[in-house]
Amino acid sequence: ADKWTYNGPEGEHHWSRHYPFCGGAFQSPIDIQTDLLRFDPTLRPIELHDYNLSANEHLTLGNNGHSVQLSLPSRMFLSSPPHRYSAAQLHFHWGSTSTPTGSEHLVNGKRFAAEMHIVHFNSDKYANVSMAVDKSDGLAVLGVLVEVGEFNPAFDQFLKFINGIKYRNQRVKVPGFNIRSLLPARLDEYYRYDGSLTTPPCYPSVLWTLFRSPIQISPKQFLSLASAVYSSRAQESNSVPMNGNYRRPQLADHRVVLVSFQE
Ligand SMILES: NS(=O)(=O)c1c(F)c(F)c(S(=O)(=O)CCO)c(N[C@H]2CCCc3ccccc32)c1F
Ligand SMILES: [Zn+2]
Repeated sequence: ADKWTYNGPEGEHHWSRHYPFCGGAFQSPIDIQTDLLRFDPTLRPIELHDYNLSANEHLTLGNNGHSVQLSLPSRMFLSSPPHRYSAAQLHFHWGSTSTPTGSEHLVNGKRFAAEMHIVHFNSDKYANVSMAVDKSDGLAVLGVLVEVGEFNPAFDQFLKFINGIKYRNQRVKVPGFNIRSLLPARLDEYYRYDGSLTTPPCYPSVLWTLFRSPIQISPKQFLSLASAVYSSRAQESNSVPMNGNYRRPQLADHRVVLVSFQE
């Protein structure tokens, strides 16, 4: 089983002992300094295909001990020329009820309440995400910053089932819904850089797309996400709440962050 946590003796400063890439180059997340960006006119709006899943389609909502994740069918894909990337799963990073700042990427040093990642793999070249995960051109992850504000009906499509996955390895089936509704309106405005998985094994295999606009969820929805789940198993005596499941920003070391907009 993966022996890593976000705090304590197996926390992020120790990851590189068992997972060498975590101490390597091209690590994510980063703090995006907007005065160091380079506008790239070739960065087209992100095109999403088959994101509108029917309610007859059943997705698996699971607690993997590190995050809350929702499985996605590989017929869902995004095209960001020249490649097509098929969906694999989406998951979240958040802080805690007492400190509601738990995004992974920062913008000018600002940490947001939470962050959603939709993990895709390069299906032009690889059969599945496990084959793609350690290849430099293997993954494309869409990142969405989350703020606390207005109620978000799309979030409730899975959040209402979260009490079924309170403990590690628990999973429930949820009806499909329009995954596009979880994303911000502007898919043409985003930051783009080459990075890595933000969890062990930290493979530098991710083409990161972080949308400029955050989405909003209500205080009640944030509370539910940040306080419903545990990283410990159901029968374990001392339960460990899952919170603060975000990696701190890594050195950008001369990586250029491209941007698709000019103000
Ligand atoms: N922030 S992140 O880098 O996007 C990111 C996470 F933070 C995260 F927790 C996960 S995990 O939930 O699988 C927990 C441990 O990897 C993933 N999984 C990816 C990469 C690992 C292998 C794999 C296999 C199938 C589907 C997804 C994934 C992840 F990519
Ligand atoms: Zn993630």
